[in-house]
Amino acid sequence: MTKLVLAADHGGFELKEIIKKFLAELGGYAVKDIGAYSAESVDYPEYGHKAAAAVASGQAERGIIFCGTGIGISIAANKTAGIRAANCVSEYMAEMSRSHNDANILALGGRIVEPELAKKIVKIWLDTPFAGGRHERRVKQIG
Ligand SMILES: O=C(CO)[C@H](O)[C@H](O)COP(=O)(O)O
Repeated sequence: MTKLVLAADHGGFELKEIIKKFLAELGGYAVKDIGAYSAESVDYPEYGHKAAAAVASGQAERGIIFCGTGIGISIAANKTAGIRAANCVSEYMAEMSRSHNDANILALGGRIVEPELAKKIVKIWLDTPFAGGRHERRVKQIG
């Protein structure tokens, strides 16, 4: 089972719930949802930092995080060493974020990405391996 951490603020809460159900339908994932647990207003940095810590520490292999746009929570997550959070709005971005950037966190905007597209983005992001080669050199340069 691949260990995944999910986190969202209120802007991403609804999409997080949809993706959590989708992951259960897919099977093969041990999902830890670290909140938020309602659509009540909260601050996205807390959730971005917590998800990043779970991935950086190895508690989770990868993370999927959500806010209204996916921007704020990905900025927050990327402050943690070793985290490469990619805010994706297309399947192509999701695929490239894995094969070229070895993204270990996917960010999605609950107010941007429709649920059916979000499911496709999640699936390709989970299924795409890192290509290595020249991309490994570049990812190492990120630090
Ligand atoms: O997308 C976000 C951060 O990038 C947040 O979800 C958004 O800023 C929350 O806004 P509001 O408090 O007006 O609901």
